[in-house]
Amino acid sequence: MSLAYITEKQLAISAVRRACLLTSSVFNKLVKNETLVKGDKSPVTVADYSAQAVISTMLHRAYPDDLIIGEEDASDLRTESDSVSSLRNRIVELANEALTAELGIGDIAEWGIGPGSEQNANQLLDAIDRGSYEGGRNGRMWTIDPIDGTKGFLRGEQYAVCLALIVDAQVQVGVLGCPNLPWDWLKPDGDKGCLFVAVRGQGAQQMKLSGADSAPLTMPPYTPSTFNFLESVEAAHSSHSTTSQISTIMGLTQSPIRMDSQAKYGCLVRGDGGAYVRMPTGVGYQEKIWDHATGSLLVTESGGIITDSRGLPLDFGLGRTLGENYGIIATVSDAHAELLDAVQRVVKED
Ligand SMILES: Nc1ncnc2c1ncn2[C@@H]1O[C@H](COP(=O)(O)OS(=O)(=O)O)[C@@H](OP(=O)(O)O)[C@H]1O
Ligand SMILES: [Mg+2]
Ligand SMILES: [Mg+2]
Ligand SMILES: [Mg+2]
Repeated sequence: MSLAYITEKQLAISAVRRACLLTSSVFNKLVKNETLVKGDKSPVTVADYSAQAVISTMLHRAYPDDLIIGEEDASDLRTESDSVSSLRNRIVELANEALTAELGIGDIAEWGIGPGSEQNANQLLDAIDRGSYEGGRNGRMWTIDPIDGTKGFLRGEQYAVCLALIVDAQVQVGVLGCPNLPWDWLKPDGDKGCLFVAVRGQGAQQMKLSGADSAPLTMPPYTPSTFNFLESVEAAHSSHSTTSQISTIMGLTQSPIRMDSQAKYGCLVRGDGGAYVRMPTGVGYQEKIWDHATGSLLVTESGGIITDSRGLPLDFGLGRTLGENYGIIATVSDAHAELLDAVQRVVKED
């Protein structure tokens, strides 16, 4: 067994597990004034902020020189007003609850966790803001999406806690925690809570969020009669009409599965859906690296290919976004060429 990135993998699993406990505990208690609307009109909750604070605190304790790209920043939490100060107090309370929880299997106290690891408000806001790195082609950087699919989280549907280590623009380690995802997609009322883990060159696996059970993941081969797409719930994030045209060209008969967040990548690599297709809804939106870093490694480590909608490889060395990469096409290797061809035909017609 390769030992490359063994500590980073364990740290990432541990950090994502703690963040998932936090987000699931918040959901039942979330009140309306614990959600803000960001400049781009998207929602952010106390759970997003505190989960980023927890993950960033652990990363910094373990690897103080590593840089971090996190989705959230604490600027809205640093102003002085009664509502902001109660929001801040709640974030401090939630983050400390997660940081100080008893050590579990694989946890190491030096990562700033376990009883006695409380952080004060300034330390936690600074931890959130440590995610402000602008990115680039060289060196080590982590990327955090503390809650991917915040809209799904608020609806009580799918969301994911996402963490990846990128070294010299290549994703090396990726962990995805999906607290609301059924262990078996066909048994929606069965056990929930899945963790997907990949290390470059070492494959991908699925574990239970609650324990150590793990199964290696290999995508099933392309079977046109059962092939279906995974796509966003939000039509503003991915064009449903474009995927429907692509589906028609490929002669597919199965309806798409719509789900928020990188949980789509988890469902893809374990074979619940045949392809993740994300088609731009207009011009101008640049995909963020934290929305695809973990998922892209899960795909390539379980027998798939991931490109943008023009067939170009995703470039994680350009900064906080994927730059001129537009859309996402991820599927098992033997289906990618046919899918990409169908995508090209639809794009040309439009
Ligand atoms: N216009 C546009 N186009 C494409 N993508 C966008 C757009 N606006 C936002 N986002 C990003 O979408 C992230 C959630 O994506 P999903 O499509 O997987 O989930 S969802 O179905 O939309 O909830 C979401 O991630 P979170 O903010 O972490 O939830 C955003 O980063
Ligand atoms: Mg967001
Ligand atoms: Mg996201
Ligand atoms: Mg997010």
